[in-house]
Amino acid sequence: MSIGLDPAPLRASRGSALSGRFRPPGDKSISHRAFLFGLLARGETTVEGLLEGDDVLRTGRACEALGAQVERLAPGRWRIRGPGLGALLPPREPLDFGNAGTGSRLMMGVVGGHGVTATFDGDASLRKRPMNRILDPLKLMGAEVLSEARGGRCPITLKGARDPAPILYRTPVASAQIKSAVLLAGLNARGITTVIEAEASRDHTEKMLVHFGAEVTVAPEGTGRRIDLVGRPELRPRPVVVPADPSSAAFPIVATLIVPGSDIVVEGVMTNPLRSGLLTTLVEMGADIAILDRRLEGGEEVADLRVRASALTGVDVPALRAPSMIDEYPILAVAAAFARGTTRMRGLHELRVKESDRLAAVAAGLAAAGVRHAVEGDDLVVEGDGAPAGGGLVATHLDHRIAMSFLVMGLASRQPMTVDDTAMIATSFPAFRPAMERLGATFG
Ligand SMILES: O=C(O)C1=C[C@@H](OP(=O)(O)O)[C@@H](O)[C@H](O)C1
Ligand SMILES: C=C(OP(=O)(O)O)C(=O)O
Repeated sequence: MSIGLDPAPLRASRGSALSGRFRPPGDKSISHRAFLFGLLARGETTVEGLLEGDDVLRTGRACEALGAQVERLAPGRWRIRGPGLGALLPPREPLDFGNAGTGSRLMMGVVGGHGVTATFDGDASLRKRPMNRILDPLKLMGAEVLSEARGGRCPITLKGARDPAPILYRTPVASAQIKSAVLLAGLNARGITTVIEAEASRDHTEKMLVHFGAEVTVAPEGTGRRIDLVGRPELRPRPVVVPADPSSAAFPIVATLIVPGSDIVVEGVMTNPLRSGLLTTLVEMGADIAILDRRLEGGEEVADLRVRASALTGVDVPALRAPSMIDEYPILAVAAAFARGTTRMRGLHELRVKESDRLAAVAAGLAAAGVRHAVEGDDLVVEGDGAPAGGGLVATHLDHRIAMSFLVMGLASRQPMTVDDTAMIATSFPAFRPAMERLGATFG
């Protein structure tokens, strides 16, 4: 799959109520990791329910460049034949991660812990994102940065450590990408690699390390966690089942809450507590969301969610909740615009270094829609009046979540909303438009 260079604008308008059942695509975080563990486990790993979005497919290609055989058997079903830990090949060409922070940063961890040299690059958005947060711990482990763009930006050529030093690392910000990069490099270290995080971030890497046979202990440490990984395990190929992505489910969920009369069921959504901050917040706002049929899928808790249109009220969202809903603030801001009263979202500094400066992009989108709001330090404050005017054009800055959030807003605002580009939606939720249209959304 490739994403066209021509921007593809789209308009969303108010229409009929949304109804029906819908299963979101596979979780993006777990899909990236499925390819990476398939590379690092020697033998044949199979994956069911993989997200076939551009970000993840690029991770698959990078795994091929490092020596894996990657094969699509059927939609969402993939097989990876990995060379295994310690047996990666040096890639012949630069690795192009497109728009993907997760793919590039986790793979830096893999390369950083192996004696191979690779160049990491991506699109204009990825080239702006800070990589020193990953390179700093990798340098402590013995990796060398041979070249980089100014300020630790891509393109970056990284020479991995043949015999990486196990380290104890305290992550400077709550970030599963930093934690995962250190652990993935630590896999090839002789000894114990420890990561301490002041606030717990998503734990998919830890869970998958255990699933593939590594020895990992996770213990509470203050308000956060300490993870100890014993290096040089025998990673064994294991089947991976990818549950539905709560970050993609967020769009139909909020659309249903704000379009009067709507009533849908979202199937198989992962309810891992480290990913569920948006659900907690929406329920606090008065959302009618019933959690049905809780069960386990691929080692993760999942459930069907019955969502009905609801009168929402503004709330105060604590900064401590941010890691569990870090990608959901743009769509929460849309819900807040339809709520009555003030919603204050605290501690959003990390939003400034995502695919776009999401704090600025959301504020500009709210302004375009005539919604009263303010950015106060790292907080976003939205003054909802229950019925945003809409009618604006939103600049998406190569950011899929900005595009999907403001299209959802247009389904209920008084005037339609237009986003300047939808191409990036293919990075995380390629079927967003047809899936939303099947539920009754009006685009075009
Ligand atoms: O580890 C992951 O899969 C992710 C971690 C988060 O980034 P940070 O680690 O920068 O918080 C998140 O924003 C991203 O979409 C996916
Ligand atoms: C931040 C995101 O992804 P990444 O960091 O992988 O680009 C996202 O999907 O919202």
